[in-house]
Amino acid sequence: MPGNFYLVGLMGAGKTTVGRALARATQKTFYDSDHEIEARTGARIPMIFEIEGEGGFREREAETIAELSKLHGIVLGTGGGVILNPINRNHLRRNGYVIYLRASAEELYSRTCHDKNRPLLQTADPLGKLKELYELRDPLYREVADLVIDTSQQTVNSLLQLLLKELERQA
Ligand SMILES: Nc1ncnc2c1ncn2[C@@H]1O[C@H](COP(=O)(O)OP(=O)(O)OP(=O)(O)O)[C@@H](O)[C@H]1O
Ligand SMILES: O=C(O)C1=C[C@@H](O)[C@@H](O)[C@H](O)C1
Ligand SMILES: [Mg+2]
Repeated sequence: MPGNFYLVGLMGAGKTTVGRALARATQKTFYDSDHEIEARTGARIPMIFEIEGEGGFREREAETIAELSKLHGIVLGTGGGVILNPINRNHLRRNGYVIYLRASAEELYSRTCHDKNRPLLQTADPLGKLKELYELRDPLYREVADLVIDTSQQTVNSLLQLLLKELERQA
């Protein structure tokens, strides 16, 4: 198993939250591609979308994934849309063990509806948008995943325990 764990999934899947906990438990360094983009640009993601559009954000995201995938011994929480780009998918598959955190659109909605920092969900029908994204992206997350974890009815801590058990079983 490679020395890196990469977490993928839709907005609200828990990539950042579970990723941080996994990094602590495995004594790896945690990175989050969204936070890295914000640190490099000095701007929050909604602002980047506003100024450069989604296309501009995706270019920055691809550069960031290319760089982060050169690192060793890390846990990487990725942005929800990284799998849209086939080059990103290759980087993830080649350089790490990829974990897909899956959840239904309804659960994702309940986890994200109070947060204004996800520009793609600032629409009149965010639940409908999550359903649409789920249909489009679920096959792509599965394409890159070494492990699919259903996060329904799981706390962050129970997910961490489940993950550690599974990683130990596969080691
Ligand atoms: N298994 C879970 N059960 C309940 N709440 C959760 C779970 N996982 C994450 N959360 C909560 O959902 C919210 C979103 O989680 P998080 O930011 O980690 O998602 P993400 O996958 O990183 O999303 P994004 O792609 O937008 O960065 C947070 O408030 C987090 O505490
Ligand atoms: O699912 C997506 O396309 C996104 C998810 C977030 O992590 C951010 O990368 C951004 O809000 C776009
Ligand atoms: Mg995140």
